[in-house]
Amino acid sequence: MAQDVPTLKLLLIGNSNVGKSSLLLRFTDDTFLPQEEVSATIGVDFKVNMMDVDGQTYKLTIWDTAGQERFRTLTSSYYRGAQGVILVYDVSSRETFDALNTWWNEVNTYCSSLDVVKMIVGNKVDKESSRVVTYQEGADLARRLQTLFVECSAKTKIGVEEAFEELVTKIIETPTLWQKKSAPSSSLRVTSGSHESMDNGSSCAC
Ligand SMILES: Nc1nc2c(ncn2[C@@H]2O[C@H](COP(=O)(O)OP(=O)(O)OP(=O)(O)O)[C@@H](O)[C@H]2O)c(=O)[nH]1
Repeated sequence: MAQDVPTLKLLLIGNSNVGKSSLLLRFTDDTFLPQEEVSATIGVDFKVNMMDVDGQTYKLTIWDTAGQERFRTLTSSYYRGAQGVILVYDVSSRETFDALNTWWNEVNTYCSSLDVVKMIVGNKVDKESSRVVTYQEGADLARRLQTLFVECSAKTKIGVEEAFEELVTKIIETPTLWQKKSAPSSSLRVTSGSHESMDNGSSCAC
């Protein structure tokens, strides 16, 4: 791959079981694993996806962090160099929505740059009959915290690609996060997915 492909670092955080790993797998491999094949993330997992924005290819390095406290080590290093943070909750679990306050505090503790783009994502909208957090509640919280907001389902795929596209577009449009002179913002296209070892070459923000 050409060396001048810009790299963006994105981070998935939120309580255990909200579907962070499933969202990442859906986005990079367009797959959803059945419940019996899913295991809790230990520490951090890391995937790479290429995305085209107006003829420019970007390399997305997406870090999937463990939701369980006992598996969270080296927290500050997850955040180092991140340009985008996705805070995930499960629309069928009030507890995971309430926990966003704690995750928000963690972001603000470890991300020194105020410009890091944050997005709140309500996952599992396919479980409509078990929903306990309304769309409006999610949207209101996002407005209060001044973040982006998307509802989606890793299971059905709905909203997943749009979430990543919106986040990346906002990062590219934020000059302080971005070294390029121009900041194009349309015609997004995901081109490929792969799994890579931990190596972060992003131009940094926090
Ligand atoms: N119905 C439904 N189930 C989902 C969805 N996304 C994830 N799940 C299920 O939720 C459970 C937890 O998913 P994970 O992706 O492992 O959750 P996680 O947030 O990465 O969990 P940790 O690694 O412990 O932090 C699994 O049984 C998934 O199959 C979704 O969109 N809809």
